[in-house]
Amino acid sequence: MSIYDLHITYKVNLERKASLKNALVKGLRREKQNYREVRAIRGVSFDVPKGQCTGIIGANGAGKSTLMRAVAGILPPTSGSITIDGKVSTLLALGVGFNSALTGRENVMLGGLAAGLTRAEVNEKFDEIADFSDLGDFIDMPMRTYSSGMFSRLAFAVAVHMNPDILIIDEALSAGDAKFKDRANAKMAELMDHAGTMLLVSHALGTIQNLSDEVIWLHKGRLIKRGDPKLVCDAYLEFLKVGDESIVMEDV
Ligand SMILES: Nc1ncnc2c1ncn2[C@@H]1O[C@H](COP(=O)(O)OP(=O)(O)OP(=O)(O)O)[C@@H](O)[C@H]1O
Repeated sequence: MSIYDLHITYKVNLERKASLKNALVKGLRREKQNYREVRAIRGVSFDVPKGQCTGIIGANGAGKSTLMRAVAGILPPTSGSITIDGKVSTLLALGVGFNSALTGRENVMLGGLAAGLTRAEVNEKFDEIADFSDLGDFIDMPMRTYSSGMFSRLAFAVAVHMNPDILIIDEALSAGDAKFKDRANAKMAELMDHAGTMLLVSHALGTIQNLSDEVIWLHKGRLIKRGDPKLVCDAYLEFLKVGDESIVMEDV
């Protein structure tokens, strides 16, 4: 997977009422629309070699989720490119795809079909997914009755059973309890053994250091540092203590 000079800018409409009528009236009066631009990703480039896990860290608003959404294909780049070989599976997309009025069982089918599997393939994997999520009878209950931890357990179970070429895992994972986290970590290690490529976003630096081959630190949309997990996490921790002025941009 390769990301080159990626820029993502959100356009936020600051009108109190963003209606078509307002827009037309403004257009007729030749007034400017009241937009604010948020440059969430600013010229980020990096490669993730096949079979490697790259961890993404950074303070709130650094651009981590935006980057993940772009890799998952949910958000188009404003400029630059994202090149991906194969199938991407993501908790983000699955979480979005789930319909909380439907049961867990029905959502497994929905998620599987959305990930490109056939009905027969999902049926074949169903028992394994249900076992992994460990929801018991809840699997036949509407998902609106799930706790957020149960929701993310099912989303994770579906995502990791799709045999993705690239797996994106974000903070959602931390919603599971300790027992589930152990199982999730073991599953991720197994996936990596099968040469899967992974992007892992987390504020839990311990998890990031354990699983990642390389870590990327983002700050205000820019790539600050990239490399050995321990070195990058240490630099980030130092920055959290000292503040903004300690950042020296790296030429990468
Ligand atoms: N839908 C949106 N519309 C406008 N601005 C957005 C939108 N989503 C995110 N942003 C802005 O983009 C920037 C990056 O946000 P993003 O959610 O990617 O950060 P993050 O690193 O995932 O943060 P956190 O650790 O808090 O989850 C922030 O300034 C945020 O306010």
